[in-house]
Amino acid sequence: MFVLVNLKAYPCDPIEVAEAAATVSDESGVDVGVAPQAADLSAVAETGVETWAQHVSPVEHGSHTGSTLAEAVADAGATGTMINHSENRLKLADIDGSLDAAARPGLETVVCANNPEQIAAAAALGPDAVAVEPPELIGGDVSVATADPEIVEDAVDAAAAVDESVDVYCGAGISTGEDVVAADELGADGVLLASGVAKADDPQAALEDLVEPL
Ligand SMILES: O=C[C@H](O)COP(=O)(O)O
Repeated sequence: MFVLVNLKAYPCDPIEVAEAAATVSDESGVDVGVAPQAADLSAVAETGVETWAQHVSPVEHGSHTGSTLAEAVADAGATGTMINHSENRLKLADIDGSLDAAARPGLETVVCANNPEQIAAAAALGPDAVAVEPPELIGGDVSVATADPEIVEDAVDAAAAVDESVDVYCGAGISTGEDVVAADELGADGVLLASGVAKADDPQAALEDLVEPL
């Protein structure tokens, strides 16, 4: 299972979380990635943790003020990027363009989607992974694997029907090791989570709890 911690724009210390994630990953053997704000990518990558961008724009070098250039996040130390997060939705053509952009510097990709139908469409664009996240459960206390297990199973089936090589993650409300195990048992290859770690008083303890049963 891959555990990807999205720091969103939460007022946490990205270095504290990154150092904790690197330690927990080293000690547990579980792959743990951290996706900080773009401005924090270099500092987070310097901790040695697997570092992901929260977004890359569907652009090349040029006159694109305010964009997040894939080459720039890779130069900053990111090895992967999320695309089309529920809080940063893109048009289909722009998801495709962002995937093309991510491919230039060799970033891994996960395309987020609301439901199995969107998962199938996202998988058809050829990302490394897709992530199903029901928007209404994001930031809540109940894990998607508990509140809506069928959506995870259906997303796994939908992606496999299009391309079996595309991994499937799930996210929303995941905050405990039990949640991660439940996601695993539903067929997910990884989990995408945020508030359970970014808002925790002790991020390292939260991460240790997440990977403990794996
Ligand atoms: O990117 C992470 C997801 O939106 C899940 O967020 P959450 O763990 O706070 O529910």
